[in-house]
Order: sequence, then C-alpha cells, then structure tokens
Amino acid sequence: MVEVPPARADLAPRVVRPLDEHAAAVLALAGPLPTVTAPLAQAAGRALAVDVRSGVDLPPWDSSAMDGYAVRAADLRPGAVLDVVDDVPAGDTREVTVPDGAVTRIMTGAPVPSGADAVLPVELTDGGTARVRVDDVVAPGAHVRHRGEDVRAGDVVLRAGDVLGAGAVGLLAATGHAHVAVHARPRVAVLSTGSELVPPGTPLRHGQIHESNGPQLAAAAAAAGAEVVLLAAVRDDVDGVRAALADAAARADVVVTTGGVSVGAYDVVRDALLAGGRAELVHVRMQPGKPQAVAVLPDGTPVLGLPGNPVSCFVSFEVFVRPLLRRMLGASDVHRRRLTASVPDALSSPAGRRQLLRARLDWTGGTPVAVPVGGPGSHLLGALARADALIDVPEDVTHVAAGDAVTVIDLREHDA
Ligand SMILES: Nc1nc2c(c(=O)[nH]1)N[C@H]1C(S)=C(S)[C@@H](COP(=O)(O)OP(=O)(O)OC[C@H]3O[C@@H](n4cnc5c(N)ncnc54)[C@H](O)[C@@H]3O)O[C@H]1N2
Ligand code: MOO
Repeated sequence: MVEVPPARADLAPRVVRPLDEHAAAVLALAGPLPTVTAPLAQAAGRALAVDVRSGVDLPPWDSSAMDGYAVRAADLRPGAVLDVVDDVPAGDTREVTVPDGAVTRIMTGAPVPSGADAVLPVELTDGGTARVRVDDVVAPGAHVRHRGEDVRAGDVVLRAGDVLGAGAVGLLAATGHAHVAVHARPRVAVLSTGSELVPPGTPLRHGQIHESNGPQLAAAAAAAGAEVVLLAAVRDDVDGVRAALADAAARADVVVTTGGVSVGAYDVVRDALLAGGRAELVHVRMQPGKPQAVAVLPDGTPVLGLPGNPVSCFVSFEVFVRPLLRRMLGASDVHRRRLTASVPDALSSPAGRRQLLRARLDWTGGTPVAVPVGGPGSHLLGALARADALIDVPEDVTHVAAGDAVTVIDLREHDA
C-alpha cells in the first residue's frame, strides 16, 4: 500500500499580508549585482552602473543634411551659375575651404567646408559637376547640422540605472563607447514541481499535463534581463525537491519554483523549504497568486516559491519576481508602467483581495480600454497569450461600473 503523507494544515500559510507588503519583502532579498565591463554588443537589456558622458560633440563637425552643394547663401540668385571647385563625399577627412563665389559638391553626412554656410539641395540646381546653375535659393544655415547641436562632449548622456534599449546602445556607440560599465545579469534557475508534469512533446497519459510554467517563467525572466537555467521538472518528493533546490542554487543567484506551495498533502516545495533554511509561507491577499513561499537557502540563495496554477504563476512573476530581477540587474526603475484605462463592462471583485485581471488594451478610440480576457480562473491558459495588461482592482473595491477608470499594469516591453 502506498503511504499517503498527511495534509499539512499545520503548515498552511500563516503570514497573511497585502500584495505591496509581500512585494517589498521579496524586493528586500537582493540588491544590484556587481559591476562588470561589457562590450557594447552585449550591453542591450542591461543597466548602467555609472553615469556615462559623451566623448565627442554630436555632430562632431558641421555636417551636411542633404546631397547638393556647399554654398555661401549670399551668393545665391535664381539663374546664377557658380564654379564647382571640389567634391566632398561622406568620409572625406580633408579640411576643405570654399572660395567666395564658388561652391563644392557635398553629400549627406560630409563635413561642410569652411567658407560655406548652407547646403543647396541638388534638386534646386541643374546638378552640374564643373559649373552649377542655381534654380532656387536657400537661407544661411539651411541643411547644415551644426557641431554639438545634438550632444556636447562631456554631457551626461545616460544615467546609472538606465536599462539600455536600442536607442541607448546607438547613443553609446555614437559617443565613442566601445565598452560600458553595467551590472551583471541575474542568473535565475527555474524549477517546476509536480508528478503530473511531462515535457511538451511527450504524449499525455491520463492524469498528466505538459509542463508549461517552466518555459513560461524562463521566457519572462529572459525578457526581464536575466540569464535563465531551466531545470527539468521534479516529482512531488521532498528529498528530490531538496536536491533539485541545492542544484539550482549552485547555478544561480535566485531560484524560482512553481507548484507545491499550497496546503495539499503533496505540496512538497513548502515542506522542502521549511525543512532547509529560513522560509516563510505567505497568504497574499490577492487573486490570483494567494499562496506564496519565500526562503533563503543555507548558502544564502533566495528562493521564490510561486503557485502552480499557470495564471497565478504568470501574475506572481510579474508583481514579485520581475521587480526583484530588475533590482538585481541594477535598473533604477524596477516597476512596469501603469496606465489609466476604462473598462468596457462592469467588473466584480472579491472583497479583501486585490484582483489582477488579465486584459488586452484596445487603443482604437485613442484612449486605452482594458478588455478582460480569459476570465478570472487561474487555470485558464487559453487567453494568456492575448493579455498585454493586468487590471489592478484594489482590495476594498468589489464593483467597477462599465466605463469606469481603472489602473492597469502595462505588460508591453518598452525600450528604456
Ligand atoms: N484546500 C486548498 N486548496 C487550495 C488552496 C487553498 O487555499 N486551500 N489554494 C488554491 C490556490 S489559490 C492555488 S493558486 C493553488 C496553488 O497550489 P500549489 O502552488 O500547491 O500548486 P499545485 O497544487 O502544485 O498546482 C496547481 C495547479 O497548477 C498545475 N501546475 C503546477 N505546476 C505546473 C506547471 N509547471 N505547468 C503547468 N501546470 C502546472 C497543477 O497541475 C495544478 O492543476 O492551490 C489551490 N488549492
Ligand atoms: O491564488 Mo490562486 O493563485 O487564485 O489560483
């Protein structure tokens, strides 16, 4: 006969707290990781450890914005014919001077010769190469990008804590930085638990499901800037989970588990965490995501035990794990953007639990409308992929009328 372990009502979550309090407790588990020097090619998605100044003016010299002729605007009259004395393509490193009454050809991105104060686009001429006929005039300064008008040498162009998006990487390159001081990326080990789990690709037997929280969390952690170690799911066995936790901790700065944190007889993450190290079982006043575990293993590695229901796991990552990972990454702003949106239909929400409802933002009317997707059930994976926001209904609100404003957490990724 199989010996059934007792349901652990004695180990049921005892710490009851609101979402913000739990999020603060999680955020306190780790600070920004040490500074490393990264080549620019590996800088995207990481946070700067120091303020960065420009090494050069941008543009570094007066530069042409158009293909045409470098001219003195005062020499231009419709019908005038001027000598073309030189040809200045982009990349020409000579210091060219234009004599009075003459012009040079010039291309976009080439340095404007001294003596010229404007660029006459080729479309306003006959396009001549030895002599050029002026068909129309331009004002002094036209189509010249002046030295330093964008960025001045010595300007602080990015701040410590900025997470580097594509625009920032471009700016760092343009201002002369081949390497940057960034924080190390957090290494996250993801461990799913549950004897019902089989890898995707494996045919399901009765009672089995595909392991989906691990891949989901790995994708979310990578998008948050972490390096991910996705471990094979482990069965509901305390010793097996303890061994897997130790292995995970040896390979990561933080371990994220899913499943096994509730009050069931086989909720072994709870038991494994309580048996080894400092651990806290929490009942967070939220929906979904009520049961949570937080622990610090004997080697000092923090463990976040998320609930197994896929939507609970997704939402728990968003509000607890992602801010911690962003903090470890060194980001000055660890939170998602929040928006105010209206709801198309009335909503109800349980008293005393902060509800985070998956929604899709509809922008067709110009201002955002948060349309709930997938219903409140925390097993409803079908619509998860369509959600790009979470409607955040406070604990004390039980009813939201159609058309009312709500706060939403914007799940779309933004360049920093
Ligand atoms: N008597 C009570 N039962 C439950 C309570 C409670 O307060 N009293 N809380 C419920 C709530 S709320 C949640 S959330 C779940 C969380 O429980 P666990 O974290 O212990 O999760 P499991 O029981 O292991 O799994 C729940 C559900 O999710 C599926 N699952 C788990 N892992 C994965 C995975 N990696 N990929 C896909 N799906 C996964 C699992 O098969 C279960 O269906 O507890 C309630 N029960
Ligand atoms: O809190 Mo559970 O996460 O509602 O399904």
